[in-house]
Amino acid sequence: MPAAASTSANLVDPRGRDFTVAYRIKPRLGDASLSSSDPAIRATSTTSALALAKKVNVRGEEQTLEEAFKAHRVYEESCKTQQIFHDLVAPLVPFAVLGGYATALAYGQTGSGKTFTLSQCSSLLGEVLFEDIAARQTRERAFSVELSSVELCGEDVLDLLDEGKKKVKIVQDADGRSMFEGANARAVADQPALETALHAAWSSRRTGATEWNDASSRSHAIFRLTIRNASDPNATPGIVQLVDLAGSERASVEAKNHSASRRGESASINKSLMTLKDCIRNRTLSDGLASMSRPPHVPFRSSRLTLALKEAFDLTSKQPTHTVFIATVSALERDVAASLNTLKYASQLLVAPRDAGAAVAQGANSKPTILQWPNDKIIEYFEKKCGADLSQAHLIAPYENGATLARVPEQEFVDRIIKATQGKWGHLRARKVYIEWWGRVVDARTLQRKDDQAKWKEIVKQRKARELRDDLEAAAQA
Ligand SMILES: Nc1ncnc2c1ncn2[C@@H]1O[C@H](COP(=O)(O)OP(=O)(O)OP(=O)(O)O)[C@@H](O)[C@H]1O
Repeated sequence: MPAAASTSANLVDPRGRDFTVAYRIKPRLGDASLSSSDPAIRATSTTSALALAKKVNVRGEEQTLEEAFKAHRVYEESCKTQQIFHDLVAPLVPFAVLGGYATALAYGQTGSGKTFTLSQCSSLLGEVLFEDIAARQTRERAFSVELSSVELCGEDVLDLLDEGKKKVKIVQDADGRSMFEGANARAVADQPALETALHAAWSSRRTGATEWNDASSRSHAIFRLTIRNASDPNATPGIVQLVDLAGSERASVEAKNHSASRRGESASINKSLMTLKDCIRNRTLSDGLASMSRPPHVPFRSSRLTLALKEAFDLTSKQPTHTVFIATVSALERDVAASLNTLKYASQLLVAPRDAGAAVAQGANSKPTILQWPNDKIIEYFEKKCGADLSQAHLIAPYENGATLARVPEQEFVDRIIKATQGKWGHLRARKVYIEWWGRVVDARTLQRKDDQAKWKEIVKQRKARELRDDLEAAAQA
C-alpha cells in the first residue's frame, strides 16, 4: 500500500504526539563468550526495557541492580531495522511531503548501532518517498526533492556532498528557517538517484579513533531531504532528515588518553548533546509551573547541532514538526554503564506534551487561546472564515482540537479546506486561511510563554517573601 494511502488523521501519530522516544537493543555479537552471556539490557514489553547492572557492595558481595526504563517503543535484540523503519521513519515521509518538518535522530554509545540503524533506514526511505510523491502528484502539484548533508565537527560545519568537504554556514533564510549556506543541494528525481547521493554522503562521513571503536564517529551528521511543491513557490517546503549523532561516551573517560584537540572535540559533543536534551524536553514540557525549576526555555542557539535543527524546537516556527529519537544500546554486560547513561538520557526526554486543557484550568479567568479550543469551536472558526462556501466543515478538523490541528502540515490543511468547500476555493485562497490560522497559533504560543514567565516571576516573589518570613521568625525565636 503506498504511504500516501494513510489517512490524514494518522499522518504521524494518531494521538497527535509530536515527539517519539524509542530504544533499540543491539544484539550480543562477537565471540561465543559474549554472544552467550545474559543480556544486561532487555525488553520487558514493547514500551519498557530493563537494565541489570552487577555491582559489588561494601561487604564484597556481588549484587544485581535492576532499573526499568519506559519509552514509546522498545525494540529487542532480534528486531530488524525494517520494523523500526516501518514503525518510526516511514510515517514521517507523508508528513514531510505535505509540508511538515520531520527528524529522526540516533543517539548512543560508540558502536551501539546508530549508523547501522540510520544508514539502513536511509536506504529504505527512497522507495516510500517516491511512491508517496507519485501518489500525490497532480497537475497543480509537482514535487521536487533535494538532498543536502553536513557534518558538525566541533565548531565546523562541513559539506558531506562536496569532495573537499568545504566549510559551510548555518544561517536563517528570509522566513527564519535554518539552512546550510554554501552547501551542495543535490536534486534527486527518483530512488536510484537518491540512493547514489546518500551513499556519497555516508561515505564521506568523518571518522576518527576512540577507546571503543576504530571507525567511530566523532561528529554529528545530518542527511536532509527538502521536498518542495514546484507548482507553488510559496508553499512551505517539507523536510525529512536523519541525524546520526556522535558517540555519547563521556569526555571524562576520554580525557585520560587523548590529545587536547580530541578532548575539546569531546567537550563540544557533550555540550551539544546536553543542549539537545534541553531543547527536546522544554519543547514538550507540560508540567504545572509549581513543579518547574524555571519556565521552559528552548536554547536552540546554544549549539550548532540544535541551531541546524531549529524548526524541530522553535515554538515560533510556522511549521508542524515531528521528531523521533532512537536511543541505541548494547545488550552486553561490559557496556552496561554506557547503556545505562543512554537510557537515562533518553528517558528524560519523555515529558508529556503541554496539555491545552490543563492550561485552561491553570488560568481559569484567562480566555482560552486558539490552541486550547475544542473541536466544535474550531469548526465554528472555519465556518466564519469560509462562509457559505463551506459545505462540509467537519472535513477541516474531523476530530482535532486546537493543539492537534496545529500538527497538521500545510498541504494537508489546504487540501482539507479545498475539499470542505467542495472545490469552490482554489489553492491560493485556501492557503491564505491556513497562514492566518498559523499566525494565531504562533501568537497563542507567545502568549503562553509570556504567561509562563509572569507566573514564574510571581512564584519566585512568593518564595522569596516566604524565605524572608521564615528567616525573621527564626531570628525572633533565637
Ligand atoms: N542491530 C544490529 N545488528 C547487527 N549488527 C549491528 C547492529 N547494530 C550495530 N551493528 C554492528 O555493530 C558495529 C557498530 O555499529 P555502528 O557503526 O552502527 O555503531 P555507531 O553507534 O554508529 O558507532 P559510532 O558512534 O562509532 O558511529 C557495526 O559493525 C555494525 O554492523
